[in-house]
Amino acid sequence: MDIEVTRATMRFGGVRAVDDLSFRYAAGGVLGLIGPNGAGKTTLLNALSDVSRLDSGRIRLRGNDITRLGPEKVARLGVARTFQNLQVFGSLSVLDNVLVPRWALGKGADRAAGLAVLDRVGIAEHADRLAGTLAYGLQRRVELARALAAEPELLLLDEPLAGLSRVEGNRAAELFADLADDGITVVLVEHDVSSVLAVSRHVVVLDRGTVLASGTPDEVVADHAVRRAYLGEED
Ligand SMILES: Nc1ncnc2c1ncn2[C@@H]1O[C@H](COP(=O)(O)OP(=O)(O)OP(=O)(O)O)[C@@H](O)[C@H]1O
Repeated sequence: MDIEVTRATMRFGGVRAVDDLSFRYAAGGVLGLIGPNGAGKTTLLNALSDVSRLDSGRIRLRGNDITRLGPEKVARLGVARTFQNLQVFGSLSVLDNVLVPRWALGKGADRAAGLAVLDRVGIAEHADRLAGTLAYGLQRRVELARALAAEPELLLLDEPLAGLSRVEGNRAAELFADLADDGITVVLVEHDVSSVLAVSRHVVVLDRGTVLASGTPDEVVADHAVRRAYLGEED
């Protein structure tokens, strides 16, 4: 799904969390969003799923202006997300966690459809367990499966590797790349920069609500402003 952000600004009191930010991204692959704490990554992700609205500026997804659309209509356009703080329905079975969004969106909510989604993220064997009883890494996969259950064109992931072991993290990053190969556009907000660089087609580096750098992983790593401001290097 093509993304076009034009002069987006979002303020919280005196703080410009996103400040006159613009970029374009052509559909497909993984778009990595990195930047220091407070750079505005989560705020931008919220704006892309219209959980919170912009103060000014415009966001177009596949040519549709979503700036005033509201989260439900944005979801129907094919946008799904996961959250920085894990959000699974702990007292529902793993299977029901993925059937809820399918039911809500009027997609087939039968067991076979649910199991296919669980299988995609490697947790079909846990289908009938209560989600809240699974280990943290597996709950992360439930959350991802729930987002995938909506059959999104654009998948927004907010720090999906946080709290995972190195092995789990590598496996998850490979899965994101596979999902992108399947044709889903993936936006990956992540502090684990090496994983982002490994799987992204394009990386946008945010700093204080604006774009510090934007390019291929190689271009971003070589960028002086990034090395100075983000990686803490001297010239
Ligand atoms: N709901 C809010 N109320 C007040 N200020 C907020 C709110 N959400 C974000 N901010 C502020 O906006 C700025 C950007 O925050 P945001 O969470 O988007 O950054 P981030 O890049 O995702 O950071 P992190 O990597 O720490 O998650 C920060 O200064 C933050 O304190």
